[in-house]
Formats: sequence, C-alpha cells, structure tokens
Amino acid sequence: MELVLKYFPNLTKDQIDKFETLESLYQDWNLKINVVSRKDIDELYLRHVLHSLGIAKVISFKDGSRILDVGTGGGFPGIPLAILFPECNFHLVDSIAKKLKVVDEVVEGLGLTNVKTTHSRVEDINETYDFIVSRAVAAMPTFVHWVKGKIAKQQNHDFKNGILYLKGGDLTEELKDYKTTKVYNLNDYFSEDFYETKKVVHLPLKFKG
Ligand SMILES: C[S@@+](CC[C@H](N)C(=O)[O-])C[C@H]1O[C@@H](n2cnc3c(N)ncnc32)[C@H](O)[C@@H]1O
Repeated sequence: MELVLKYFPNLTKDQIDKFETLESLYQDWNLKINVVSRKDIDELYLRHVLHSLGIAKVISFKDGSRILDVGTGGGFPGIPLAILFPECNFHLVDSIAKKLKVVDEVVEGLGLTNVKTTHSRVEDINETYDFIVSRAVAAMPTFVHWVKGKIAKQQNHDFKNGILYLKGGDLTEELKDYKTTKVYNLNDYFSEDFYETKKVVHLPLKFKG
C-alpha cells in the first residue's frame, strides 16, 4: 500500500481505505476462485495495483469519462482506476464468468458505485467509450479489430480518444503498422525493477459511425 501512496500522495481518505481493503478482498476471494497467481497475490500492489495506475501517470481522466476495460480478469486495470477516478464510469468486460464473480465481489466489498461488469466477449459489446484500457489480453492487431466502432465521437481530453494498453518488452514489430501510436515508459514514473520494461501504449482511434 505504501507503494501506491509513494506515487499517488494526494489520495482522499476514502481512496486510501479502498486501496487498503483491496488486499484482504483479493486474498479472500482468490482462495475460492483463483484469478491472481500465488506469487502475484503477495505482490498485489506492485504487480497489479500500481501497474494499473500507470495509465493515470499518462492521462488524467476527466469527470464523466466512460472507460471500457477489455478482458479485465480479476479487475485489472479497471478496479484500481475506478478507485482513483471515482467520477468516471468504468465498464469491465470478460468472457469468463467466474473471473467477473471475483470482480463483482470486490466491487461490492469496496462499495464502488462507478463500475459496471458484463460477462461477454468484447466483440459483442455495443457501446461507445472515451478510452479503452487493457492488459495482457491480445496482440494489438486483434485488439484493434475487436474494439473498432466502440470509440465515442466527442473528444473531451487533449489526449485523443482511443486505446490505452499496458504492455511490456519490445513492441517494434507489434506496433509497426500503427503510426499514430505513442509509447510511454513506466520506468520514467516508477523506479521499481518490475517497471523496467513496462509501457503504456496510446493508440488514438477514430469514431466510426
Ligand atoms: C491474461 S488475462 C488478463 C486479465 C487482466 N487484464 C490482468 O491483466 O490481470 C486475459 C483475460 O482476457 C479475457 N479475454 C480474452 N479474450 C476476450 C474477449 N474477446 N472478450 C472479453 N474478454 C476476453 C480472458 O477471459 C482473460 O480473463
């Protein structure tokens, strides 16, 4: 938890309480339904919570923004972002129901009112969003194919509406066809070794009506 406060020192009491409560909720639920590996649950804040919040070092979502988390699994990056941006609306989608059971329990346990979950493949979701966030779900070409048509027309940020994807390693080959992509290195923001090769990829996407 100190890690979150190290990089996000201006949290409200309510946000601190929620981030603190996350650990026991995940420990508890992970025993019943395994959504986070044993190693990762011991390093929940380093590997999941702070990593998810890396997106917030790149962009500050404006109040009222609508954000889709594709393949949220146990709720990453959606849940930490929903705690950090309580005035934004988060839609967490996954094609595996039991993962969303954990997410629903965590959302309820935290009393988060800005999160909606849907058990579905993302291809079948027919809504639009300012931003689509994700981590560890699909290579960019497949991902873009899945989410095109789900970007809102109205631009409310200096950052263009589109995808914000947490990725790692050398992305040259994967991103070579996406000239408008901008890559942000998380080791510019976080000093822990875990972040050495971690990145946030911003890919603006056009509204398709
Ligand atoms: C490796 S897990 C990553 C989970 C989470 N994003 C994280 O980083 O901890 C990938 C998740 O994507 C989900 N998924 C894969 N393809 C999907 C699709 N087309 N629509 C919705 N969810 C999908 C899987 O069910 C799985 O929970």
